[in-house]
Amino acid sequence: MIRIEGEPTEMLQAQTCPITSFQGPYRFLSNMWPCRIEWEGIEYGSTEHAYQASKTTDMAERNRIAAICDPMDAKEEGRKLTVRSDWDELKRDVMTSVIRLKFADPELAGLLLATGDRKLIEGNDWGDRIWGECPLGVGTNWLGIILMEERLRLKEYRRLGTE
Ligand SMILES: Nc1c(N[C@@H]2O[C@H](COP(=O)(O)O)[C@@H](O)[C@H]2O)[nH]c(=O)[nH]c1=O
Repeated sequence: MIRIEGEPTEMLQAQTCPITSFQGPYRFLSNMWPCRIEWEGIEYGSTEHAYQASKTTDMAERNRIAAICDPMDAKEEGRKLTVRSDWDELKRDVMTSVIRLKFADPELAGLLLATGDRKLIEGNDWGDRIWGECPLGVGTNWLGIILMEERLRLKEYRRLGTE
């Protein structure tokens, strides 16, 4: 069972204000959250691992990233890779795919759905204005958008399943 820090799961649902930081009870929204996913034939320990490994087409390098324990270390190693030339066009689709694999886990899907209609923003202090906003209001927040799209997809999927 997934234990989330601080706030009981049902409390996720009770609030309506935006979630502006993927920390504490919302850490499961972060790409740093440990989860087993299989992506393009390799098993990874987080979406961060899979995303970073996808920057290269070299399968030996991808396996090396997959063998790293900590998602933060995978991010650091990923940033040293020779990045494939088409990465900029691909990266958002890669993120969308790995996020979908992550939330195929029913428990994680339940947590994401429990955030209701709250706006999801990866507010951060590490300067990421692509995947999040830094400071709040500045950035494209692609990760938050992808998570909200996935939430909508799951909601629709569950609605159709219960009709
Ligand atoms: N979540 C999170 C981070 N952010 C993650 O880093 C990734 C972007 O990597 P890149 O495309 O190489 O800039 C993306 O998954 C974003 O969510 N960074 C952190 O230092 N701490 C964190 O808790």
